[in-house]
Amino acid sequence: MSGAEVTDLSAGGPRPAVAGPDSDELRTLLLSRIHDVPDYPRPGVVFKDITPLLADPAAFGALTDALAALCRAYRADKVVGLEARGFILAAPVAVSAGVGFVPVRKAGKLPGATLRQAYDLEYGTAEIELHADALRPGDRVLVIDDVLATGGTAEASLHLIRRAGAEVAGVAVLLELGFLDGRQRLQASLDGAPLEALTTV
Ligand SMILES: O=P(O)(O)OC[C@H]1O[C@H](OP(=O)(O)OP(=O)(O)O)[C@H](O)[C@@H]1O
Ligand SMILES: Nc1ncnc2[nH]cnc12
Repeated sequence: MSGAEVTDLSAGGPRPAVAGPDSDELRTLLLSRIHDVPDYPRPGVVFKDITPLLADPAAFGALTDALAALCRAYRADKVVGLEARGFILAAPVAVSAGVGFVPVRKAGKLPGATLRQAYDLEYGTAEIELHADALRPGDRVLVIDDVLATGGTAEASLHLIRRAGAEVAGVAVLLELGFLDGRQRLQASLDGAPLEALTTV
């Protein structure tokens, strides 16, 4: 996609495409907009703050374009976003790729009948839920989140998607924390589906 132009409906004109999902230029741009916050939310954790990236329309637009390209490449017909930061990335991707957005939320937030799954975080434990009727057998689902850390959240979401009878088209994250081995933890649950990290540290 390098050198192409992408129609930017929000800013009143085309913007230059930064690059496709697998380019050094894109990686450099994205990493430059993710800031380290030491000892948050607990001593010893370096929190990866994506708010500077979200505040930069060129970087956020390039990220959305790259994730939407993956969505099309994997022939996904639904995008699942993982609360909360995953929502921010997945919603514009769903619109751009022309597919439905489905939220996976922390327990107790969805109003309808749900499927629930417990999981461990880098800094705690949690439960997530999916509306029981949000996905159908035959749906191909791309899971989108900001960070892959231990892989617990993504793994739980894959269980929910399969329990709903849908197919996992892939998992795409903005940033993989390689030292936490989330990719290895996810291998079995991916069951051959691709895991794409646009950047890795
Ligand atoms: O790979 P894991 O170890 O599961 O960690 C990754 C998850 O942790 C963060 O979410 P968090 O639950 O902190 O919440 P937020 O997005 O609501 O801030 C992040 O947005 C991922 O969803
Ligand atoms: N270090 C980290 N920074 C941002 N989000 C995270 N989710 C899990 N670990 C994280």
